[in-house]
Amino acid sequence: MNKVYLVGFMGCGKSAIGKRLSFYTKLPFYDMDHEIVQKTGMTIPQIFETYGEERFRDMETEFLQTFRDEMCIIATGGGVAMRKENRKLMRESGLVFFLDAPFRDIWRRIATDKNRPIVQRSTRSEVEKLYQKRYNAYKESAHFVVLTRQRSLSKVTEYIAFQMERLSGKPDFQPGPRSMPRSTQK
Ligand SMILES: Nc1ncnc2c1ncn2[C@@H]1O[C@H](COP(=O)(O)OP(=O)(O)O)[C@@H](O)[C@H]1O
Ligand SMILES: O=C(O)C1=C[C@@H](OP(=O)(O)O)[C@@H](O)[C@H](O)C1
Ligand SMILES: [Mg+2]
Repeated sequence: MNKVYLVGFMGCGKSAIGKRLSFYTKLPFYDMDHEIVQKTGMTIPQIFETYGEERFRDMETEFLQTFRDEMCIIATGGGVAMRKENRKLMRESGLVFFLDAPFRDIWRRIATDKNRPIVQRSTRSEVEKLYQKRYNAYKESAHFVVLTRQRSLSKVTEYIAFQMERLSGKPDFQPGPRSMPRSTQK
């Protein structure tokens, strides 16, 4: 195990918490969206517009398949945990934390964001349906479900750092779901 992945719906805090967690743990931080933007030289809306969503999804999978073997924190994009292949890649190469936020909080944070093409092209109720449709996949991908409701960015960050520290202290800790202590395994 050397990576920590943050998964969850748009606006649950993956990017913001990943950055803070990196500061807290001194591990490097990568935001998948940012990496894809750098590589293509295009914004996320431009990628969706030019190549279509499916090609963007392939780029996400490519990232997971090819990203260097380094101890680090990775904020995924909100769609990453939807592919079974991606869930497997993440679980086999690290610890996966699902940031579980209520839709009401999420919508407040993302409703006016111009950089999320799915939000741009959908109504509130369509985005809520997508949230419900995706929910189980996030859970399935995760070793830990982190309830973020009424918790500040610092609180959530500290909780994840605590779990990382606790697990790295275990002499027999190895990657993958089976190695998780029973009490915390999902
Ligand atoms: N627990 C939280 N408390 C307060 N603000 C939050 C919390 N989680 C996320 N936010 C805020 O919501 C916005 C969207 O978060 P972001 O990290 O971009 O989400 P994601 O990367 O999961 O789409 C940011 O402004 C972030 O600071
Ligand atoms: O949920 C999604 O399908 C997406 C989430 C976005 O990332 P965030 O979850 O960081 O907003 C970004 O990858 C893209 O707009 C698609
Ligand atoms: Mg993000």
